[in-house]
Amino acid sequence: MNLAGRRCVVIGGGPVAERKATMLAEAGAVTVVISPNVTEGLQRLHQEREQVVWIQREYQQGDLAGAFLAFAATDRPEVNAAVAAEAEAEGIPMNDAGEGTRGSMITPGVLRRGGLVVAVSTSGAGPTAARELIREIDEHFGEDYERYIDFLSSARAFIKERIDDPGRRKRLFRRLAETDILTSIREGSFEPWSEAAMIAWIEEQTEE
Ligand SMILES: C[C@@]1(CC(=O)O)C2=NC(=C\c3[nH]c(c(CCC(=O)O)c3CC(=O)O)Cc3[nH]c(c(CC(=O)O)c3CCC(=O)O)/C=C3\N/C(=C\2)[C@@H](CCC(=O)O)[C@]3(C)CC(=O)O)/[C@H]1CCC(=O)O
Ligand SMILES: NC(=O)c1ccc[n+]([C@@H]2O[C@H](COP(=O)([O-])OP(=O)(O)OC[C@H]3O[C@@H](n4cnc5c(N)ncnc54)[C@H](O)[C@@H]3O)[C@@H](O)[C@H]2O)c1
Repeated sequence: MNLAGRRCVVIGGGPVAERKATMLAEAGAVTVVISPNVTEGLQRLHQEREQVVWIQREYQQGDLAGAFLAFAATDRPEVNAAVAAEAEAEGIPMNDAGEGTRGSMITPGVLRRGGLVVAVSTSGAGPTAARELIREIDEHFGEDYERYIDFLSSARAFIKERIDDPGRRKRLFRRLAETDILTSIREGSFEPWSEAAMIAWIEEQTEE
């Protein structure tokens, strides 16, 4: 989801709200936190980032106006329920941190390795298990994978720029995915492809 410049509203200012707001701010969202008090982390985020706004008061009906996404993370179930009702009425996707199944979306555990994003959800059954699984996956996808994704990204951009024919593009993308670059990265023998190497590779695939 591209949240850059989108208004996202977080109701509540505790550690859970801080986690959601941090994730939103990192995604470039205009992040509005509404809560009478906030954690030190949230205060810092608000001071350091122009795009993070803190409105120091309790939630009021209408606070979700213009929101692209809404998050309720107060410690008061009746407040979270009121936020959920407003979101529902306004058609705004909403996350309820205190009662996962009430919201229309849940936040998964997330692992990022450059362009690689792995999300793990237990559908609300065990958030701690989701985090443990992320840790395990983290051990399997080291920096090698980040380099591989960077390679794929630049090779793909190159092909898109040079090849117009959709059928030929598709074949090249498939060949690219089949090419075992990861092993050479892992063995330390991988050299980033120059433009000439890329052109030669494309020609080789076309000849076969
Ligand atoms: C993955 C992660 C992502 C994130 O939050 O960004 C996430 N919870 C995380 C941590 C965490 N959650 C809880 C603790 C305390 C220890 C414990 O109880 O285990 C800790 C640990 C901590 O806080 O350090 C308790 C808890 N969580 C929920 C409830 C209410 C309920 O069950 O409905 C309660 C009981 C509250 C109570 O009873 O007081 C609900 C949700 N939590 C979800 C996600 C969604 C389901 C995800 C899934 O499994 O699919 C869902 C449904 C809604 C949502 O928030 O989206 C993040 C790990 C981030 C990381 O560190 O990497
Ligand atoms: N989803 C998750 O990952 C997760 C993890 C732990 C706990 N929880 C649940 O989320 C809730 C919040 O957790 P926390 O640790 O951040 O709680 P917390 O008690 O530290 O913070 C609650 C925040 O809500 C604010 N608040 C209270 N009433 C408000 C109102 N009317 N309007 C706006 N803000 C209001 C408070 O000022 C405070 O900043 C917990 O009660 C728990 O049920 C969820």
